Amino acid sequence: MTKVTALGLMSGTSMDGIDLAVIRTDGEGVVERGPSMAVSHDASFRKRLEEALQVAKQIKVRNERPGPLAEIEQELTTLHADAVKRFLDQHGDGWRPDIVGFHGQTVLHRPHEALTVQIGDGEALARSIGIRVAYDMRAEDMRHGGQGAPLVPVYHVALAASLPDGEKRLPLCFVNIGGISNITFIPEQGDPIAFDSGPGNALIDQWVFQKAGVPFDEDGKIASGGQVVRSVVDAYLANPFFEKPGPKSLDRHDFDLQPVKDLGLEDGARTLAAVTAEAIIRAQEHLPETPKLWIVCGGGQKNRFIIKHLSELAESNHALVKPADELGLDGDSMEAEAWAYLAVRASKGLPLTFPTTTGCREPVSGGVIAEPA
Ligand SMILES: Nc1ncnc2c1ncn2[C@@H]1O[C@H](COP(=O)(O)OP(=O)(O)OP(=O)(O)O)[C@@H](O)[C@H]1O
Ligand SMILES: CC(=O)N[C@H]1[C@@H]2OC[C@@H](O2)[C@@H](O)[C@@H]1O[C@H](C)C(=O)O
Repeated sequence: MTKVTALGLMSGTSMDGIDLAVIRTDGEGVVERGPSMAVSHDASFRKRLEEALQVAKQIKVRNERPGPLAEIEQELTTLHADAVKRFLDQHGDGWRPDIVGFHGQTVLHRPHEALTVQIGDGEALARSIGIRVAYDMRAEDMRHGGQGAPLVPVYHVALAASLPDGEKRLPLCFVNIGGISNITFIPEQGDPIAFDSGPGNALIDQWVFQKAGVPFDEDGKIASGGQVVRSVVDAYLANPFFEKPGPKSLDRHDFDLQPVKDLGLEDGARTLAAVTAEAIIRAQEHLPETPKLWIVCGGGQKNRFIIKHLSELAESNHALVKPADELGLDGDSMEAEAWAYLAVRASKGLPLTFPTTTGCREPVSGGVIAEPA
């Protein structure tokens, strides 16, 4: 099978910036991972994205762009084009991509209405960088009855297959702790199972920004001065979302700071870290077996209280928690790599999603391909 060089661009629900990563793959399992880069959004653009999410609540049809949304979409596209150009300046010689996988920014996700909106102009991006772009990867899944998320599981499966036998403790679970957390369960035999598992870092980010004006709780430093307030954790976990089996997916606004609002800064940060960890472990209720290994990726792996709490809970189930990097993977770039992998699969018409990962009626491909000229 011919290998293709693909660059993935991920701007996730944390809205912290753009992750870029390049891979070489045939889209069917063979993956050679290349360099990666992260470009942070400045505070003013984060505010623009917050505004975009508010405005997007009015959208009824997915191509509507009310109020300032069209302008924010252009700004976002330009930021992506600039990021790609910087990436190519640094790595273009050895890793010039044949195709780019462009996630865009999710501004609205309502799976119960079969409505998911990612802003980002794939056609304009392709023209600006002079490379084919695969974009709008979630829509086709929804048209086939799926949640439109998560889409990374097919890449998790490829990565799991590449793990050395000594590290592959099946069944295992990838857990991505981004703005929202999502899991991919990989059994010894049978199909992978995936779904969003609950809040990730988004609530913690909102909390520390509101209370202390900082964008995130670096390494869990704020949480380190606090205590877990059990009643608040229980209030979050009483949400009916946790009772529901997968497939299921979340919008950034599905959880808010209401239950934590009366706590002080540090107790709130520590408590929200516990909520993130406990929500992940509750995913087990909807899995056929208890995972033996949790492979953690996404920015939340750097909050030591999330990891400590998750490790303690996993150990009580005789399971191990390992950062993806300890297994030779790249926990920060995994979603960007996944979008590169999905771009190659989309260009070949291979399925991106499956009934057990999003609830689609049958395996579905997706994405729209934009040519540079
Ligand atoms: N050093 C750190 N200490 C604590 N938290 C961190 C650190 N670095 C990043 N984070 C957290 O990780 C978040 C970014 O994670 P990531 O890039 O995986 O999310 P995302 O891709 O935007 O989200 P999603 O996976 O939901 O789409 C930041 O908003 C922050 O909360
Ligand atoms: C609609 C949407 O953008 N969902 C994101 C979000 O962030 C994490 C989780 O919720 C996951 O379902 C998804 O992103 C990853 C990249 C995915 O599709 O696999």
